[in-house]
Amino acid sequence: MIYKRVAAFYRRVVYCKELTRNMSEVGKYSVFITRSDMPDIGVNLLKKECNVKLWEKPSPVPRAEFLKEVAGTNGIYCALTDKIDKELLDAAGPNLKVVATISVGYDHIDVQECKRRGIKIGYTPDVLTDATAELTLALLLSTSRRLPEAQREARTGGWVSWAPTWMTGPGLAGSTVGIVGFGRIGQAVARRVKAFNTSKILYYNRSEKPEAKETGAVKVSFDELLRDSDFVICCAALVSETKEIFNKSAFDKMKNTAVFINTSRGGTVDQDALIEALKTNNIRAAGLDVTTPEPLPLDSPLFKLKNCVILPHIGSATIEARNTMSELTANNILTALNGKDMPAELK
Ligand SMILES: O=C(O)[C@H](O)CO
Repeated sequence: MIYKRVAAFYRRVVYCKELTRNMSEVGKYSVFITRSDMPDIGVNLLKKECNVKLWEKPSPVPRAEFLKEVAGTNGIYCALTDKIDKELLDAAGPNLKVVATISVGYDHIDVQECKRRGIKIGYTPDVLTDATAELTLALLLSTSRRLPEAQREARTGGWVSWAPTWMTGPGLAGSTVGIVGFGRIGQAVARRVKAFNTSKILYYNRSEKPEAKETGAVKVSFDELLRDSDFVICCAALVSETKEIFNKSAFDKMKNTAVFINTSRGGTVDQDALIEALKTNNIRAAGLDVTTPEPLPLDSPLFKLKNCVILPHIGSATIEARNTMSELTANNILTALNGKDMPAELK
């Protein structure tokens, strides 16, 4: 008898706990996160306040699954590998309030369509500027001073003796550096290259940037920049005006000693024209952190060229930047869902 009463008591406790849990979850928003390996810091923030569904793998969610998983969700935490277009927004349905990407670039998001539907967009400007500028310099120096090639030689017996002209490349000191796209990252790159005693920094940008005073960077036309620069660095966001801005005509205008660096988006470059320019030594070398497509297929001619250094889109990949990006992405979602000002809303 007493045993039966104790059992009934425990059943009630369990039932009440279950009820409370369900009630507290009724008011919760749901958020879909497109990868299992997003940095914990942001994921945990979301888990405290929302019902979080995580794609189970550390690889981009396949499109068919993505379309299924977002049905009815209130928020999407995505990356630049996830296309957010009309079809996806339709699949999510009318409850979707916010899309937040763990990137500063947003060319994977149909911004107009989100705006039309009143869906807010969050992104991660500022917090990756230093990381991306550092990587741009690393890639610039690796490409001009031929570091991957030199390391290969050292490891494979090509290092026979010190040699006066072997593995030489152009130095930054005294050179002219041209930066295409003079936003946050372009300016941070300018500050860094200045420390290498460059002679001139040129920039090409839609608008004049007062911040250029700090580095003495001079605004010029695109053609002037191509003509005069020893190093041409692309930091421009991918928008309709910059799509394949680096095409055959642009490479033809560059010095044939020029080194081209791209840490923005592969879509700013006509890649076939770049391959041709590198093969024919129309330019000296290229360093690419971004390509079309990504990942770059192993049989791409770019991998066969000695004068091309390729990185797998790691511009913002410092531990600090990725953690802060994750936190900011979560806060963008939480504030948007709670009707507050987002810390980084794409207006
Ligand atoms: O857009 C961005 O944030 C970078 O390309 C990836 O970190």
